[in-house]
Amino acid sequence: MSLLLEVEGLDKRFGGLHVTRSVSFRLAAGDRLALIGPNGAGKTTLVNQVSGVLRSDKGGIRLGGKDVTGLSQARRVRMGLARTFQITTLAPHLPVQRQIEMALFEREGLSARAWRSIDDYPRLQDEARALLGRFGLLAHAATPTEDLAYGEQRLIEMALALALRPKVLLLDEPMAGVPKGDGTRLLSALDALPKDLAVLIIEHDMDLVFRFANRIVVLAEGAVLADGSPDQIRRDPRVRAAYLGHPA
Ligand SMILES: Nc1ncnc2c1ncn2[C@@H]1O[C@H](COP(=O)(O)OP(=O)(O)OP(=O)(O)O)[C@@H](O)[C@H]1O
Repeated sequence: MSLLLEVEGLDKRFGGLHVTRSVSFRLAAGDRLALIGPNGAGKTTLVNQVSGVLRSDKGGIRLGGKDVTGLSQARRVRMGLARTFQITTLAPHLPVQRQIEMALFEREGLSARAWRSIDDYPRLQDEARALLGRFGLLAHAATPTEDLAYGEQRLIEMALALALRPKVLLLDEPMAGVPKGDGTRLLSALDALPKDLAVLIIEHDMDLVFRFANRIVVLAEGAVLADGSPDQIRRDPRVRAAYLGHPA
């Protein structure tokens, strides 16, 4: 499998606080990597560094073999790196389909032109509807986003990220705030992500992590404590002592 994301020795300090410490990992096409660790371990900071929200103090990031360390988040998106955020970032009043169409416009570099001309692009409207169909949201195409259940809004965020046709997808706690009963659709959506996409997920729900991931990186106090298959992680005494706290 070809390597899509190579993270080498990333470091970040906030003043005196050393938050990520020489973190390295790699993602190949089709990988499902879960990044786990206690609260404050540095997971979101790391994803912010990888996606370009935060500049790293040290280390390098390669995307599809190209050095993107100094590039903006927007450039990284255009090169195939998409992400979702821990907290929903959707426009509340916008109908669901328009929300997706805006992302498609952005991807196609059309956003500088008059927004109302979306009707001139039936191809993008069809693509938006296909994406909504994939996530079981077609019935809500005309619904204002804020009227949807929280779990459905998280699905829209995933659809938005996929609208960018990424090679690498970073998901920051997609289940956060979703009531237990509404989690099933999110799980199915995760299972149905394109097979060749490389996915990195931050998630506290260990059932989901061990079900979804083919590899797990454990972060503790900003450094990689372990990197291995779910079975290796489950059996790793350091992980059990430092994080899981009990035999998984
Ligand atoms: N912008 C910032 N300025 C100062 N300190 C920060 C900043 N962002 C994060 N931190 C600190 O860095 C540490 C790591 O935070 P981070 O959010 O990356 O951890 P996390 O593993 O994602 O935690 P959680 O699981 O609770 O989301 C914490 O001590 C946090 O308070």
